[in-house]
Amino acid sequence: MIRAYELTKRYGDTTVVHGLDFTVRPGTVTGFLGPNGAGKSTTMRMLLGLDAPTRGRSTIGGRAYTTHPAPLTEVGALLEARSVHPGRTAFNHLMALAHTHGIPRSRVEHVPDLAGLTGAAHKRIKGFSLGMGQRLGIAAALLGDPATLILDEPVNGLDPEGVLWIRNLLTSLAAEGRTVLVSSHLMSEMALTADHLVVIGRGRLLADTTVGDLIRTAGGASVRVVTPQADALRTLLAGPGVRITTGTADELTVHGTDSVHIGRTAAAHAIPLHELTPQTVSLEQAFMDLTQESVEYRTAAPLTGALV
Ligand SMILES: Nc1ncnc2c1ncn2[C@@H]1O[C@H](COP(=O)(O)OP(=O)(O)OP(=O)(O)O)[C@@H](O)[C@H]1O
Repeated sequence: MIRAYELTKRYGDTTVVHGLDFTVRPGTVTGFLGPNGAGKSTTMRMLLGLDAPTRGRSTIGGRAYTTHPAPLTEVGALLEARSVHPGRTAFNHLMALAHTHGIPRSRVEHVPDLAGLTGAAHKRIKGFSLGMGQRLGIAAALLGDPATLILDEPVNGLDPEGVLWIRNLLTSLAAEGRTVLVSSHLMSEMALTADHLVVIGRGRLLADTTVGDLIRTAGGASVRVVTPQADALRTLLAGPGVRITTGTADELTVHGTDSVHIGRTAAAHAIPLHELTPQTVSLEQAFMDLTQESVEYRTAAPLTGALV
């Protein structure tokens, strides 16, 4: 389990992480989400003892990362900035890491397979593509067979097959009972991978929730109705808890009731329906609604489907 207590980081006059409190539980994949510059990497670096918090503290498996006697066997980490010797082979890089932790050669021989690097283990790192470099970072994170994994933007540089592979890998690592914290600025990616979400914006906690709850909080489900008798149906559906907005003259968006009730009401009054479509707020929209105040770098035009 990972715990952050009032974790705060200030650079000069700027506070980039503000009193973050959250818990990452074992057995699930937790997505750590936020727009660019939200403070995800800084938070992860603090969890891993690479940056000292200005205030607050964090624990992994009940103790500060730096007090673990063999951290690689407790926590596997993939951070964006890696230092690897380009002239070394992947195997030798992993072997050098293993030596510092008493990890046996047999494990070093096994992890390239886990990371999809079979066949490339004895190639020099300088010839690696971005995706292969990312897989090597994941192999290094898995080296100590750790109970906790902290991965910063692990899908960066991976092709679609690689993205699918990492999704399955994270899910299976969590199913083995490990604690998995994975950062991303892409809600669409996290929605497919994570069970739980910790969302931050400008260093502050915006949500600590499940995917389903995030959708519900962001406005929940609605039903799109197209009918030539929109005014009549609108009057019939009106009631406590029901909110109806109008699009074009024959189009309604109904919140607070479901398509079964709308269909029955229309049928009972012989109102023809040309469309009756349940809709959920997209996760992208939910995320953008949540973080819109805290996006640091904005494009001039509104975005759909992509996040900044
Ligand atoms: N060493 C540093 N000195 C000063 N400011 C820093 C330093 N490291 C990070 N920052 C600032 O802290 C803020 C948070 O950065 P961080 O890299 O943690 O965000 P992020 O959520 O990981 O972003 P991204 O998705 O772009 O990687 C940014 O405004 C960044 O410019």
